Formats: sequence, structure tokens, C-alpha cells
Amino acid sequence: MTASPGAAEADWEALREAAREAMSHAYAPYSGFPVGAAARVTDGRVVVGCNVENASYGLGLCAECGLIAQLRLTGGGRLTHFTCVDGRGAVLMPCGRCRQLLFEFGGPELLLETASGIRSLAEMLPDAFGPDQLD
Ligand SMILES: O=c1ccn([C@H]2C[C@H](O)[C@@H](CO)O2)c(=O)[nH]1
Repeated sequence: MTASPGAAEADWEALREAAREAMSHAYAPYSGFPVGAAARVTDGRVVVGCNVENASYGLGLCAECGLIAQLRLTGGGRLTHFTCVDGRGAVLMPCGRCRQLLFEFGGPELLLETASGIRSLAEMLPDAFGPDQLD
């Protein structure tokens, strides 16, 4: 995102803060586990999402689903940096299904904030199935 390491950390903190704000809009009455996600896009904008559950439990939407919808609704582009937080604002790993959603719009180079530092999606979803397999 930026050149200097200090500024880069500030950018991740800003992204985490956007995820926390998004998390405050979550609808999670069934799990009691609100989630917020935020990502930076190639053109510099930030897109966010929160989880939205449903009385038919299996239909609940992860925060990443809303984020991807916002990406498309606000101009498209590719995701470059992603973070996700739980109800306490702590960094949360995206579930497997959501890693696949992120792969579609960020590819292997997408950077994720994880419990073990900044890692590429290639590390978190190795040998991923993606659009290239359909060629
Ligand atoms: O990456 C994830 C993992 C979980 N959840 C949501 C789904 C459900 O509403 C709640 C508990 O699993 O957390 C997300 O939004 N994203």
C-alpha cells in the first residue's frame, strides 16, 4: 500500500478500523458472532462487508459476501489487501468458502492480515481452483 514499513502498518490499522466499523452493522442474532471485513481495491477505494444471518441458519451470509457485492456495485476492480475482524475487533481468518470468494477477485497475490502476519492468498489457499481452470 505504501513505501515505508511504518506507514504500511498504519494502512493495515486503517483497514482494520474499517472492518471494525463494518462489523458494528452485522446481523448475527443466531451465532452471536459479528464479523466485519474490509479490503483495498486497485483504484485505492476501500470496500467492506458484515455478516448477515438468517432464521434458516444455513442461509447466513459471511461478511466477505457483502464485501464482494460492494466491490462489484461500486465499480469493480481487483482486491489487493484484505482484513477481517471478530466482535472484539481482533483479526479473524476468513473461512474456506470465503477464501475462494476472495480468490476470484484478488487472485494469489491478494495480501491477507492473519494471526501469523501478512500472508498472500496463495499461502492461505494453495493450488486454488479458479477462473483459469475453466479456460
Ligand atoms: O470468514 C468468516 C467466518 C465466519 N463468518 C460468520 C458466519 C457466521 O455468521 C458467523 C459464525 O460462523 O461468522 C464470516 O462472516 N466470515
